[in-house]
Amino acid sequence: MEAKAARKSGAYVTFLAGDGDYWKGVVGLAKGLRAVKSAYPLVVAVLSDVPAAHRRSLVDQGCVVREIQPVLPPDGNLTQFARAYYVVNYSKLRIWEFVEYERMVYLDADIQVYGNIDHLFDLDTGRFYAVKDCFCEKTWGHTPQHKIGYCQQRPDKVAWPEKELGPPPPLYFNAGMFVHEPSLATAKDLLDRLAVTPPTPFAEQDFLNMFFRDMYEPISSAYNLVLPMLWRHPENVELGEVKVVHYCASGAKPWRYTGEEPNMDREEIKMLVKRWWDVYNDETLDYSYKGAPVAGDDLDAAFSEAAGGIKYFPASSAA
Ligand SMILES: O=c1ccn([C@@H]2O[C@H](COP(=O)(O)OP(=O)(O)O)[C@@H](O)[C@H]2O)c(=O)[nH]1
Ligand SMILES: OC[C@H]1O[C@H](O[C@@H]2[C@@H](O)[C@H](O)[C@@H](O)[C@H](O)[C@@H]2O)[C@H](O)[C@@H](O)[C@H]1O
Ligand SMILES: [Mn+2]
Repeated sequence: MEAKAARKSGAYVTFLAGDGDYWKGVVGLAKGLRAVKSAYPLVVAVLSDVPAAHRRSLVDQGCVVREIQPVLPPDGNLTQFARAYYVVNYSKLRIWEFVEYERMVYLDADIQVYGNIDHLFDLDTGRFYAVKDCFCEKTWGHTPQHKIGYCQQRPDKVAWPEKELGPPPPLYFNAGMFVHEPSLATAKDLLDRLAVTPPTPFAEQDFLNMFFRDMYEPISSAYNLVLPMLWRHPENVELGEVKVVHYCASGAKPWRYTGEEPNMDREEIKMLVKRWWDVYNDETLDYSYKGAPVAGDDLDAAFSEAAGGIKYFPASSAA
Protein backbone atom coordinates (compact mmCIF):
# COMPACT_ATOMS: atom_id res chain seq x y z
CA MET A 1 0.00 0.00 0.00
CA GLU A 2 1.53 3.34 -1.04
CA ALA A 3 2.43 5.45 1.99
CA LYS A 4 0.31 8.64 2.07
CA ALA A 5 2.15 11.97 1.90
CA ALA A 6 3.16 13.21 5.36
CA ARG A 7 0.95 15.72 7.18
CA LYS A 8 2.73 19.08 7.37
CA SER A 9 3.73 18.57 10.97
CA GLY A 10 3.97 14.99 12.14
CA ALA A 11 7.06 13.10 13.31
CA TYR A 12 8.11 9.92 15.04
CA VAL A 13 10.05 10.61 18.22
CA THR A 14 12.29 8.48 20.41
CA PHE A 15 14.40 9.14 23.49
CA LEU A 16 18.13 8.53 24.05
CA ALA A 17 20.06 8.89 27.32
CA GLY A 18 23.58 7.98 28.40
CA ASP A 19 26.72 6.84 26.56
CA GLY A 20 25.71 3.18 26.44
CA ASP A 21 24.51 1.16 23.45
CA TYR A 22 20.86 2.28 23.08
CA TRP A 23 21.99 4.49 20.17
CA LYS A 24 22.09 1.25 18.14
CA GLY A 25 18.38 0.86 18.85
CA VAL A 26 17.78 4.35 17.46
CA VAL A 27 19.83 3.60 14.30
CA GLY A 28 17.82 0.39 13.86
CA LEU A 29 14.55 2.30 14.32
CA ALA A 30 15.56 4.99 11.79
CA LYS A 31 16.35 2.26 9.22
CA GLY A 32 13.20 0.30 10.05
CA LEU A 33 11.00 3.36 9.45
CA ARG A 34 12.80 3.83 6.11
CA ALA A 35 12.24 0.16 5.26
CA VAL A 36 8.46 0.59 5.64
CA LYS A 37 8.58 3.81 3.61
CA SER A 38 7.32 6.04 6.41
CA ALA A 39 6.61 9.62 5.25
CA TYR A 40 7.62 11.11 8.62
CA PRO A 41 11.01 12.08 10.10
CA LEU A 42 12.42 10.54 13.29
CA VAL A 43 13.20 13.07 16.01
CA VAL A 44 15.55 11.92 18.78
CA ALA A 45 15.28 13.66 22.17
CA VAL A 46 18.78 13.31 23.66
CA LEU A 47 20.08 14.10 27.14
CA SER A 48 23.35 16.02 27.34
CA ASP A 49 25.25 12.82 28.26
CA VAL A 50 24.79 11.35 24.76
CA PRO A 51 28.26 11.57 23.17
CA ALA A 52 28.93 13.49 19.94
CA ALA A 53 29.91 10.28 18.12
CA HIS A 54 26.52 8.71 18.87
CA ARG A 55 24.69 11.90 17.82
CA ARG A 56 26.68 11.87 14.56
CA SER A 57 25.57 8.31 13.85
CA LEU A 58 21.95 9.39 14.29
CA VAL A 59 22.31 12.46 12.05
CA ASP A 60 24.05 10.29 9.45
CA GLN A 61 20.89 8.14 9.46
CA GLY A 62 18.70 11.20 8.80
CA CYS A 63 17.48 11.67 12.39
CA VAL A 64 16.57 15.12 13.76
CA VAL A 65 18.50 15.29 17.06
CA ARG A 66 17.16 17.59 19.79
CA GLU A 67 18.90 18.02 23.13
CA ILE A 68 16.51 18.20 26.09
CA GLN A 69 16.85 19.05 29.74
CA PRO A 70 16.41 16.08 32.10
CA VAL A 71 13.21 15.64 34.11
CA LEU A 72 13.53 14.14 37.56
CA PRO A 73 10.74 12.99 39.87
CA PRO A 74 10.38 14.69 43.26
CA ASP A 75 12.82 13.49 45.91
CA GLY A 76 11.79 10.09 47.04
CA ASN A 77 13.33 6.72 47.56
CA LEU A 78 14.78 6.60 44.01
CA THR A 79 15.87 3.00 44.43
CA GLN A 80 12.31 1.66 44.32
CA PHE A 81 12.05 1.45 40.52
CA ALA A 82 11.33 -1.90 38.85
CA ARG A 83 14.69 -1.32 37.11
CA ALA A 84 17.19 1.14 38.62
CA TYR A 85 17.73 3.08 35.39
CA TYR A 86 14.01 3.83 35.00
CA VAL A 87 14.58 7.15 36.77
CA VAL A 88 16.13 8.42 33.52
CA ASN A 89 12.88 7.69 31.65
CA TYR A 90 11.04 10.62 33.23
CA SER A 91 12.95 12.81 30.75
CA LYS A 92 10.70 11.31 28.03
CA LEU A 93 8.13 13.87 29.21
CA ARG A 94 10.04 16.66 27.40
CA ILE A 95 8.60 15.49 24.07
CA TRP A 96 5.38 17.37 24.83
CA GLU A 97 7.48 20.52 24.28
CA PHE A 98 8.18 19.64 20.62
CA VAL A 99 5.40 21.95 19.49
CA GLU A 100 6.79 22.39 15.99
CA TYR A 101 4.89 19.12 15.43
CA GLU A 102 1.12 18.89 15.86
CA ARG A 103 1.18 15.05 16.20
CA MET A 104 3.93 12.69 17.23
CA VAL A 105 4.21 8.93 17.56
CA TYR A 106 6.61 8.05 20.38
CA LEU A 107 8.64 4.83 20.05
CA ASP A 108 11.17 3.48 22.57
CA ALA A 109 14.68 2.89 21.15
CA ASP A 110 14.18 -0.86 21.78
CA ILE A 111 11.25 -0.92 19.37
CA GLN A 112 11.33 -1.89 15.69
CA VAL A 113 8.67 -1.10 13.06
CA TYR A 114 8.06 -3.87 10.50
CA GLY A 115 4.88 -2.49 8.91
CA ASN A 116 3.93 1.05 7.91
CA ILE A 117 2.02 2.75 10.76
CA ASP A 118 1.81 6.27 9.32
CA HIS A 119 -2.01 6.07 9.51
CA LEU A 120 -1.69 6.54 13.29
CA PHE A 121 -1.02 10.24 12.60
CA ASP A 122 -4.58 10.52 11.25
CA LEU A 123 -6.35 9.19 14.36
CA ASP A 124 -8.89 11.55 15.94
CA THR A 125 -7.27 14.15 18.19
CA GLY A 126 -8.13 14.53 21.88
CA ARG A 127 -7.38 10.91 22.86
CA PHE A 128 -4.18 9.21 24.11
CA TYR A 129 -3.53 6.11 22.00
CA ALA A 130 -1.32 3.28 23.31
CA VAL A 131 -1.30 -0.51 23.71
CA LYS A 132 -2.36 -2.33 26.89
CA ASP A 133 0.51 -3.74 28.91
CA CYS A 134 0.73 -7.16 30.54
CA PHE A 135 1.02 -7.65 34.33
CA CYS A 136 2.42 -11.18 34.33
CA GLU A 137 6.21 -10.65 34.37
CA LYS A 138 7.92 -10.66 37.75
CA THR A 139 8.71 -6.96 37.30
CA TRP A 140 5.03 -6.58 38.34
CA GLY A 141 5.56 -8.60 41.55
CA HIS A 142 4.88 -5.49 43.67
CA THR A 143 1.26 -5.15 42.46
CA PRO A 144 -1.97 -6.72 43.81
CA GLN A 145 -2.98 -7.83 40.31
CA HIS A 146 0.26 -9.81 39.88
CA LYS A 147 -0.10 -11.34 43.32
CA ILE A 148 -3.53 -12.81 42.46
CA GLY A 149 -2.59 -13.65 38.83
CA TYR A 150 -4.98 -11.08 37.31
CA CYS A 151 -4.02 -9.57 33.94
CA GLN A 152 -5.98 -7.08 31.81
CA GLN A 153 -4.92 -9.13 28.79
CA ARG A 154 -7.13 -11.99 30.02
CA PRO A 155 -9.59 -10.59 32.62
CA ASP A 156 -11.68 -13.79 32.19
CA LYS A 157 -8.84 -16.08 33.41
CA VAL A 158 -8.58 -14.85 37.02
CA ALA A 159 -11.57 -12.65 37.92
CA TRP A 160 -10.82 -9.48 39.86
CA PRO A 161 -12.14 -9.95 43.45
CA GLU A 162 -14.27 -6.79 43.60
CA LYS A 163 -15.60 -7.59 47.09
CA GLU A 164 -12.12 -7.81 48.64
CA LEU A 165 -10.18 -5.35 46.46
CA GLY A 166 -12.82 -2.96 45.13
CA PRO A 167 -13.04 -2.08 41.40
CA PRO A 168 -10.41 -3.58 39.04
CA PRO A 169 -7.42 -1.38 38.10
CA PRO A 170 -8.16 0.98 35.16
CA LEU A 171 -6.77 -0.04 31.74
CA TYR A 172 -2.99 0.44 31.79
CA PHE A 173 -0.79 1.09 28.75
CA ASN A 174 2.81 0.29 27.96
CA ALA A 175 4.67 3.62 27.53
CA GLY A 176 7.08 2.28 24.94
CA MET A 177 4.77 3.47 22.14
CA PHE A 178 2.02 6.12 22.12
CA VAL A 179 0.41 8.75 19.89
CA HIS A 180 0.40 12.25 21.38
CA GLU A 181 -0.16 15.93 20.58
CA PRO A 182 2.69 18.19 21.73
CA SER A 183 1.50 21.28 23.60
CA LEU A 184 3.32 23.64 25.96
CA ALA A 185 0.24 23.75 28.20
CA THR A 186 0.21 19.94 28.50
CA ALA A 187 3.99 19.92 29.01
CA LYS A 188 3.60 22.38 31.90
CA ASP A 189 0.70 20.40 33.42
CA LEU A 190 2.79 17.20 33.23
CA LEU A 191 5.77 18.78 35.02
CA ASP A 192 3.61 20.55 37.60
CA ARG A 193 1.76 17.31 38.39
CA LEU A 194 5.02 15.32 38.47
CA ALA A 195 6.45 17.73 41.04
CA VAL A 196 3.82 16.53 43.53
CA THR A 197 3.68 12.85 42.52
CA PRO A 198 5.97 10.47 44.44
CA PRO A 199 8.03 8.11 42.22
CA THR A 200 6.57 4.63 41.57
CA PRO A 201 8.14 1.37 40.27
CA PHE A 202 7.38 1.93 36.57
CA ALA A 203 8.45 5.57 36.76
CA GLU A 204 7.13 7.71 33.88
CA GLN A 205 4.96 4.86 32.60
CA ASP A 206 2.96 4.81 35.85
CA PHE A 207 2.85 8.60 35.81
CA LEU A 208 1.60 8.84 32.20
CA ASN A 209 -1.09 6.24 32.99
CA MET A 210 -2.28 8.38 35.90
CA PHE A 211 -2.14 11.62 33.90
CA PHE A 212 -3.92 10.36 30.77
CA ARG A 213 -6.29 7.93 32.49
CA ASP A 214 -9.44 9.66 31.21
CA MET A 215 -8.09 10.12 27.67
CA TYR A 216 -6.54 6.67 27.18
CA GLU A 217 -7.76 4.79 24.09
CA PRO A 218 -6.39 1.22 23.78
CA ILE A 219 -5.18 0.25 20.30
CA SER A 220 -4.26 -3.18 18.91
CA SER A 221 -1.15 -4.92 20.25
CA ALA A 222 -0.07 -5.07 16.58
CA TYR A 223 1.25 -1.53 17.27
CA ASN A 224 3.40 -2.52 20.25
CA LEU A 225 3.97 -6.23 20.77
CA VAL A 226 5.35 -6.35 24.33
CA LEU A 227 7.48 -9.51 24.00
CA PRO A 228 6.31 -11.24 27.23
CA MET A 229 2.91 -11.54 25.49
CA LEU A 230 4.45 -14.40 23.46
CA TRP A 231 4.72 -16.65 26.50
CA ARG A 232 2.12 -15.05 28.78
CA HIS A 233 -0.79 -14.64 26.33
CA PRO A 234 0.11 -16.37 23.02
CA GLU A 235 -3.62 -16.63 22.30
CA ASN A 236 -3.71 -12.81 22.05
CA VAL A 237 -0.85 -12.63 19.55
CA GLU A 238 -1.13 -12.99 15.76
CA LEU A 239 2.58 -12.59 14.89
CA GLY A 240 1.83 -12.25 11.15
CA GLU A 241 -0.21 -9.09 11.86
CA VAL A 242 2.31 -7.46 14.22
CA LYS A 243 3.66 -4.15 12.85
CA VAL A 244 5.67 -3.00 15.86
CA VAL A 245 7.84 -5.21 18.11
CA HIS A 246 8.95 -3.97 21.53
CA TYR A 247 12.13 -5.76 22.66
CA CYS A 248 11.42 -4.93 26.33
CA ALA A 249 11.78 -8.34 28.02
CA SER A 250 14.99 -8.92 30.02
CA GLY A 251 17.68 -10.08 27.63
CA ALA A 252 15.72 -9.18 24.50
CA LYS A 253 17.61 -6.02 23.44
CA PRO A 254 18.87 -7.25 20.02
CA TRP A 255 22.14 -5.29 20.14
CA ARG A 256 23.19 -7.12 23.33
CA TYR A 257 21.26 -10.39 22.90
CA THR A 258 22.93 -13.54 24.26
CA GLY A 259 19.92 -15.88 24.39
CA GLU A 260 20.71 -16.82 27.98
CA GLU A 261 17.90 -15.12 29.94
CA PRO A 262 14.59 -16.94 30.52
CA ASN A 263 12.46 -17.27 27.34
CA MET A 264 15.25 -15.85 25.17
CA ASP A 265 15.82 -19.28 23.58
CA ARG A 266 12.31 -19.31 22.10
CA GLU A 267 12.19 -19.67 18.29
CA GLU A 268 10.03 -16.52 17.88
CA ILE A 269 12.54 -14.48 19.90
CA LYS A 270 15.48 -15.75 17.86
CA MET A 271 13.55 -14.92 14.67
CA LEU A 272 12.62 -11.40 15.88
CA VAL A 273 16.20 -10.66 17.00
CA LYS A 274 17.53 -11.84 13.61
CA ARG A 275 14.92 -9.68 11.88
CA TRP A 276 16.13 -6.67 13.88
CA TRP A 277 19.75 -7.34 12.84
CA ASP A 278 18.74 -7.83 9.18
CA VAL A 279 17.37 -4.27 9.16
CA TYR A 280 20.27 -2.85 11.20
CA ASN A 281 22.86 -4.39 8.81
CA ASP A 282 21.02 -3.59 5.58
CA GLU A 283 23.15 -0.94 3.86
CA THR A 284 20.42 -0.21 1.30
CA LEU A 285 18.46 1.25 4.24
CA ASP A 286 21.21 3.70 5.18
CA TYR A 287 20.27 7.35 4.80
CA SER A 288 23.44 7.91 2.72
CA TYR A 289 22.55 5.00 0.44
CA LYS A 290 20.26 7.33 -1.48
CA GLY A 291 23.45 9.03 -2.76
CA ALA A 292 24.39 12.58 -1.67
CA PRO A 293 22.13 14.02 1.09
CA VAL A 294 19.06 15.78 -0.25
CA ALA A 295 19.96 19.31 -1.47
CA GLY A 296 19.94 21.73 1.45
CA ASP A 297 20.11 18.79 3.79
CA ASP A 298 23.56 19.69 5.07
CA LEU A 299 24.70 16.87 7.35
CA ASP A 300 27.44 18.97 8.93
CA ALA A 301 25.01 21.76 9.84
CA ALA A 302 22.55 19.20 11.16
CA PHE A 303 25.35 17.56 13.14
CA SER A 304 26.58 20.80 14.68
CA GLU A 305 22.99 21.47 15.80
CA ALA A 306 22.70 17.90 17.12
CA ALA A 307 26.02 18.27 18.93
CA GLY A 308 24.40 20.90 21.07
CA GLY A 309 25.08 23.88 18.79
CA ILE A 310 21.39 24.73 19.05
CA LYS A 311 19.95 23.70 22.38
CA TYR A 312 16.25 22.95 22.42
CA PHE A 313 15.11 24.54 25.67
CA PRO A 314 11.81 26.31 24.99
CA ALA A 315 10.78 28.94 27.51
CA SER A 316 8.44 26.51 29.25
CA SER A 317 11.27 24.26 30.33
CA ALA A 318 12.30 26.57 33.12
CA ALA A 319 11.16 23.78 35.45
O1 LIG B 1 20.26 3.69 29.26
C1 LIG B 1 19.19 3.97 28.71
C2 LIG B 1 17.94 3.44 29.14
C3 LIG B 1 16.78 3.79 28.47
N1 LIG B 1 16.87 4.63 27.40
C4 LIG B 1 15.67 5.05 26.68
O2 LIG B 1 14.52 4.83 27.51
C5 LIG B 1 13.64 3.88 26.87
C6 LIG B 1 12.96 3.03 27.94
O3 LIG B 1 13.88 2.11 28.49
P1 LIG B 1 13.73 0.54 28.12
O4 LIG B 1 13.24 0.41 26.73
O5 LIG B 1 15.01 -0.15 28.45
O6 LIG B 1 12.60 0.06 29.13
P2 LIG B 1 11.71 -1.23 28.88
O7 LIG B 1 10.79 -0.92 27.74
O8 LIG B 1 12.64 -2.35 28.57
O9 LIG B 1 11.06 -1.31 30.20
C7 LIG B 1 14.59 3.09 25.96
O10 LIG B 1 13.89 2.41 24.95
C8 LIG B 1 15.45 4.22 25.40
O11 LIG B 1 14.72 4.97 24.46
C9 LIG B 1 18.09 5.14 26.95
O12 LIG B 1 18.15 5.86 25.96
N2 LIG B 1 19.22 4.81 27.62
O1 LIG C 1 10.19 3.33 32.77
C1 LIG C 1 9.25 2.30 32.82
C2 LIG C 1 9.28 1.45 31.53
O2 LIG C 1 8.13 0.64 31.57
C3 LIG C 1 7.81 -0.12 30.41
O3 LIG C 1 8.54 -1.31 30.36
C4 LIG C 1 8.19 -2.39 31.19
C5 LIG C 1 6.75 -2.80 31.02
O4 LIG C 1 6.50 -2.97 29.65
C6 LIG C 1 6.47 -4.10 31.76
O5 LIG C 1 5.13 -4.50 31.50
C7 LIG C 1 7.35 -5.22 31.28
O6 LIG C 1 7.10 -6.38 32.05
C8 LIG C 1 8.79 -4.82 31.50
O7 LIG C 1 9.63 -5.84 30.94
C9 LIG C 1 9.11 -3.54 30.78
O8 LIG C 1 10.41 -3.18 31.16
C10 LIG C 1 8.03 0.63 29.09
O9 LIG C 1 8.22 -0.32 28.04
C11 LIG C 1 9.26 1.49 29.09
O10 LIG C 1 9.18 2.36 27.93
C12 LIG C 1 9.31 2.36 30.32
O11 LIG C 1 8.18 3.22 30.31
MN1 LIG D 1 11.40 -0.27 25.83
